Amino acid sequence: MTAIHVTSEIKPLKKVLLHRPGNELLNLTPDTLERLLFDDIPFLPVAQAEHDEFAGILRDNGVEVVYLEDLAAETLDQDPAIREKFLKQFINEAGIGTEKYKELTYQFLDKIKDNKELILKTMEGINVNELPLEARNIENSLVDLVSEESNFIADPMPNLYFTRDPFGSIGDGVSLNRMYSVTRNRETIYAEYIFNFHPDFKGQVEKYYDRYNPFHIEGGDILNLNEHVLAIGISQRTCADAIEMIAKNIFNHPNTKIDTILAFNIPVSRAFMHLDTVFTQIDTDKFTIHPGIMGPLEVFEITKGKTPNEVSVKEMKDELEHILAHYLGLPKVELIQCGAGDRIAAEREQWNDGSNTLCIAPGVIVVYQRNNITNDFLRAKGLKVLEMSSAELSRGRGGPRCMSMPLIRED
Ligand SMILES: NC(=[NH2+])NCCC[C@H](N)C(=O)O
Repeated sequence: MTAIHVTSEIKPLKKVLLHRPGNELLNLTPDTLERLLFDDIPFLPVAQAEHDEFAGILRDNGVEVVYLEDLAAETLDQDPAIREKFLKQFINEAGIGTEKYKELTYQFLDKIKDNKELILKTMEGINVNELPLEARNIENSLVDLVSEESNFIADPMPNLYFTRDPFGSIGDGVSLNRMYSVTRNRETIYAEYIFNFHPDFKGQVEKYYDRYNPFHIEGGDILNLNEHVLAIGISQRTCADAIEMIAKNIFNHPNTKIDTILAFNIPVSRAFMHLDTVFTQIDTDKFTIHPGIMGPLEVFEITKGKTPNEVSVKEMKDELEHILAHYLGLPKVELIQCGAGDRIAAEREQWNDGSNTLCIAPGVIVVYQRNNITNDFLRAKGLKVLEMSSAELSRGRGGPRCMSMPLIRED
């Protein structure tokens, strides 16, 4: 069985990776929102109900849903040595300063015998108060005496429900990403362990990029246009150096069919953090687009260079429609504007991920219900629009595409 197979954004989705938001959202506070990349605090029970509705829509449409937390727990179940290695690495990457606290955190986590519970705890974050007070011996430590009791020893990872970003499926492989922010860099550890040690993935997934590389790239910027062409956003989250590096890795790889990468240079802003916040494919010849990027957008074509260490780059001067039609081999494509051409509706709905659709078959998309202007417009254009509730999940600034990582799509 194939572990990963994704050569498009629209072909029937067969298997997808989600993460059900958990207690990590309860550990968001006004002081940490900015650092943890949230704009408000979601109400957890409603966020979970909305997420279950999302998973339900996918299952009702024939998609197998697997959860990050389950795969990660099954990975640790393989061997106590893997569990130990994971715990040590988690602690090292959590930014815990002193040896004493590393040791106490290890003992605290190692007491959790059930691996699913352990994984969820690593995601949730660890408050200093959870460690036994006697062992902390606070009178003898300057660090303790000046620390606040509300301090996190290990921060929560509230962005985990955006499974689109820590890695990106490309063909039969992945880009295991180095993330832009400190908080999100910790998330990729789960994927690393799953790809290295989970029996369904181990030895079966090509790695085109690694989390230890120096340049940042995130899955929300990676779009599979077809088996030969990949689009990657140059954005707040993905830098040009990373795109050059992954391009060389892909072009020099013996088993990939990708020969062209289109780099889409989009303005750097919080609202447009990834390419998929302003642009997604929804049908063979249709895309959603936020009108706000249509002026500033630049597109570059990257192909194999003269030597394995080089790539060849050229700027595409044509209209976006023509560029896309050319690479997809179609007479024309349609760009459908978020907000149905109304500038205020476009900005409001883009902010709540109106252009961030998950396409589960050509012309069939999952969207946030709250973006009613865009959704009605998409219906009028002939798309089958499956709406999901979105009052709480949208506070994390990501929509149905960000909340899902396709593992298998039909060819
Ligand atoms: N692919 C996406 N657009 N993901 C959205 C991620 C949102 C998340 N709060 C972040 O800032 O990282």
